[in-house]
Amino acid sequence: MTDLLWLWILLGVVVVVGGGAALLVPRSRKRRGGGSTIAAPTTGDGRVAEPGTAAGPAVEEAAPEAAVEPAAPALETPEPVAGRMVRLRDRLARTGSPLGARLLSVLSRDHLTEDDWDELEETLLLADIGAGPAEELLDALRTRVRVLGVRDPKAVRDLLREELLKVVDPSLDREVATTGPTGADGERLPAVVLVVGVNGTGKTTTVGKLARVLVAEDRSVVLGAADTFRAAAADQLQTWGARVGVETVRSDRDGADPAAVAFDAVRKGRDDGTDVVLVDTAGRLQNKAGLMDELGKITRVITREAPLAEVLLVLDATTGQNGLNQARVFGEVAGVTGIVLTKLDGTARGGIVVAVQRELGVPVKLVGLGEGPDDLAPFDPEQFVDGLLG
Ligand SMILES: Nc1nc2c(ncn2[C@@H]2O[C@H](COP(=O)(O)OP(=O)(O)OP(=O)(O)O)[C@@H](O)[C@H]2O)c(=O)[nH]1
Repeated sequence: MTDLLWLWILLGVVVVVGGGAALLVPRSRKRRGGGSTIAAPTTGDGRVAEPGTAAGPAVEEAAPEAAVEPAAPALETPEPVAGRMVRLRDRLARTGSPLGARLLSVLSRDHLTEDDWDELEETLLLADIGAGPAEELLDALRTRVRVLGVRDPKAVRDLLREELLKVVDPSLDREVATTGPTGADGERLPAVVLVVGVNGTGKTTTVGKLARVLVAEDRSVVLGAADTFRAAAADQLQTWGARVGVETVRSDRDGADPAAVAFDAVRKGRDDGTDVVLVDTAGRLQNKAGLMDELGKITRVITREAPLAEVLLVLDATTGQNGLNQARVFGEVAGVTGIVLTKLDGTARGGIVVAVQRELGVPVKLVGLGEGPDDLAPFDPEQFVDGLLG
């Protein structure tokens, strides 16, 4: 009898332990698969949604394993914008003797001969300042050096600084328009900034950096990846945006209609009450008619939603005369309102600032000072001239 009792007890233990194990195994497997609850949320069209956007479904239940999953990368805080231009002096110094310093060394000679004046002219032309502004600057310097008989190095420097500043023109309005107009029904529309330029000049990078400038100034931003010619350009732009929590409107189809993407971006900006919509374009310079068609269509389509606040032309400061030729074509085709001069850190030819402003009749508004994410600065004529003077 006792044996039978022990047998029943043993059987009971086996059933309880076995059943428990059978329940535990599937549960622990289910937990491992529960990674889906922490998978990156997607937008309606299957793209990865930005953190904190409405498109991202809320995580329903924090599974214990979620705690050991790698956390989403923290959003970056862009550097404050003020004072960025100061870096220019260091960067220019690295490219060799800045233009102003070379001019200064000639102007400081005891008796300026015609050869010295020729040398000054040659220096200005080599720095891409352009023939007209070079002549203007030299005429002013000749007169003032003769009349004032300036010899003391500090006075010569002040004189040169003043005259360089005049040709750079501090009176131009260099503010990038980032306040949208008010629509017919009183609705605040986003400021739409269209960014154009030849590939490789730093357009996509500039849009990314500009988004950071705006985020640093507490403005809300939407990016439009209307450079659909090169698929990687949209990825590049989306990465720039994601780093500072800015959404990118893009097409996942290669060669999609850039105007449609631009339109969607502006519509999203309008629907969301966004301050600024930045639209990157391909702007291939295969021929003027093709470029005109593409940019014309983008502009027409965008302005159905909101007027353009700015058309920024991105130019590579290291390309000299070639850059000016591009500027001319874009100026005719795109109604450029401001210039972004990139790679100013990589050239001793700072005179291009003056030449391109004269060529297009629009101001340089921003300058690229390096490859770092915050190496974009609002152009400040005084600091620029100080940078040239070394
Ligand atoms: N040194 C320096 N490099 C820069 C600057 N701005 C952009 N670049 C570099 O220039 C290269 C081209 O930049 P992108 O932004 O891809 O040029 P893009 O005009 O958009 O070219 P696509 O995307 O092909 O249309 C990249 O390696 C950038 O890091 C700058 O101010 N200084």
